[in-house]
Amino acid sequence: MLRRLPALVSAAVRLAWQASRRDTAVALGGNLLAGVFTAFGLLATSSVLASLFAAGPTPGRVRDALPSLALVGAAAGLRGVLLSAAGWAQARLKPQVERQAETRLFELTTKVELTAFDDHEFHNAMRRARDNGVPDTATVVEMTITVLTGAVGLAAPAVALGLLHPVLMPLLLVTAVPAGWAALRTARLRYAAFYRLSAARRRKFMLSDLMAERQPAAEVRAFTLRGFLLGEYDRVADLEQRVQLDVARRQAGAKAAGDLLTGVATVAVYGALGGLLAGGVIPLSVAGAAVLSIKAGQTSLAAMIQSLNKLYEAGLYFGDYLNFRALAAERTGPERTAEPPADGFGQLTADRVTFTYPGAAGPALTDVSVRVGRGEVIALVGENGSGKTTLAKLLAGLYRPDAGTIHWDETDLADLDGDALRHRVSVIAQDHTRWPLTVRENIVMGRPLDEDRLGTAATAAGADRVVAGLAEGYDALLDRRFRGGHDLSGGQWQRIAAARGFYRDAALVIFDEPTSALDARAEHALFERIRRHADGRTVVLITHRLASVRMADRIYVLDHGRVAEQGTHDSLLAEGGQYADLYRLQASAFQNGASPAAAS
Ligand SMILES: Nc1ncnc2c1ncn2[C@@H]1O[C@H](COP(=O)(O)OP(=O)(O)OP(=O)(O)O)[C@@H](O)[C@H]1O
Repeated sequence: MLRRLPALVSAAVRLAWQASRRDTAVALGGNLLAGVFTAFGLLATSSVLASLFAAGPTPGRVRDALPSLALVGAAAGLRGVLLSAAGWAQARLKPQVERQAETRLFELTTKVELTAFDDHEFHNAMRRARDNGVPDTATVVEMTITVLTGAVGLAAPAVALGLLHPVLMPLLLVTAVPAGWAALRTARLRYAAFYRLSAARRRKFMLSDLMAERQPAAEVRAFTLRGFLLGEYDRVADLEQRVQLDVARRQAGAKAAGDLLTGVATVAVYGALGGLLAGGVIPLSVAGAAVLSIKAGQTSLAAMIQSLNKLYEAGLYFGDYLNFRALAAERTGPERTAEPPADGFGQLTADRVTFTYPGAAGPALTDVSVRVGRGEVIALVGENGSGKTTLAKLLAGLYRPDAGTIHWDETDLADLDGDALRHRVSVIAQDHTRWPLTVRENIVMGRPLDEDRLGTAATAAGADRVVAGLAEGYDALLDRRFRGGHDLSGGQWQRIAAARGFYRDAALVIFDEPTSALDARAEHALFERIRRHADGRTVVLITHRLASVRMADRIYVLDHGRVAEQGTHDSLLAEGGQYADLYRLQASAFQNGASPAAAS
């Protein structure tokens, strides 16, 4: 840690410098200068003492001490002014540094490849960086300044003592060793516990969310989960408490040992001083000055050790923050610069694509080849877990294949700038996010606002009927946790999500189960719209409703991550394979049930 400390300190100061040059300079410069004035005041005090202890009549000695006394006063005044200015700058710096650190963190978390979020180590590292690394960045800066100030404050008495007698200076430093050791050990123990508990803490946060958040509240009651959740929470909290109590015990031991040894060292210092005085090596005035210097030195040392301790501990957390930044930077992948063609693509081709999720036992996709022509509607069907969503995410450039290639015409997706590509693709995910924003923001999703386009997209998805039912219309906030917020039904949310897909000016639109929550009329309308090729856009449609994929230009049937069958509805039926089986199964359900027409 000591080896890393200089690098950590310079990284933190650089961050502070980027956050605000002026405040960093004032905080650093002001504190350092104040330290110089502390030292100066101390030397002036020694000089006052020397004058007072000198031989001669008392009024004369007091008069002689007056100039030094004036210097002591001036030094104290200037020190006060400097410390106030530095304190103000430091207080201003704190929120700016935290903001800078946090912004850097979120710039990375929103840029890393999607697979990073499937990695538990990444989550642990992110949590540590977010919860402690960010706030402790400002502490590292603050403590760096305090340690530097303390070092200057310590130098003066140390030098003064050295001048009085060479043996006194090392003795002063000896008194610092036990306290320093105890402080560092205490910090280390606290950090080790924090590190050990970071996975358990994440679980505790997750459980507290499940018990205290609105979304799972209904199911917690419906499934009578209260006892189970409280039990799980107790188990994790027990572990946390055990570790914390153990840490408290060991910290108390370290502190007691440190205090005891400090007492022994102090007795040794004063003993040595007494010996020097008794042996006639130093006069009483020098001994008096030495006592003052030792006192001042110990005060500075104690403050410096405190700050070093905090710097050390904050440095450990800040180290986590820097490590996370490095980890996240590694996971952003190489910089890609090629732009996708402005007018979309003629053909999108996946060629023998294989993909395995990080840590998964086997591949989710193996040797998958599909092709999508401009303006076509392609359907991906297959049983649960057969790889449809994974393939869609690969086509959208959200994941990158482990083997095989995906091309937009001649351009390999791997060479394309990720964001530029994603601007050209619209994904309506199966597990779409219910953004706690207004209806308008939920549909526009950060794109430039175009009211006409918004209206058209909402109508196409049937979201206009949802908007009509809300008093604030497009301005209605879709989150009940806030005043005036609304919630929607599952199907209404799905309409908003579909409108989001239509609003985006994308060459490729991927609908992953877009109608699973829609009523029959809305479902029919949406598929009709998709059938009309979504206004010339290319569509990849994932659905289990086989009656709705009959109109697709080509259907790919996935099975255990491989393309088992492909063709048009008619050719697949004629083949009599898995598609034909599934289709007949669904059709017979209709024939035996409500709507014979739907099966025809
Ligand atoms: N993030 C993930 N990490 C690890 N494995 C995953 C992840 N997401 C999906 N899988 C696995 O990959 C395989 C394919 O999943 P995928 O979601 O692509 O299936 P799907 O065909 O879309 O299924 P469904 O019809 O249920 O939506 C499954 O075995 C699934 O368990």
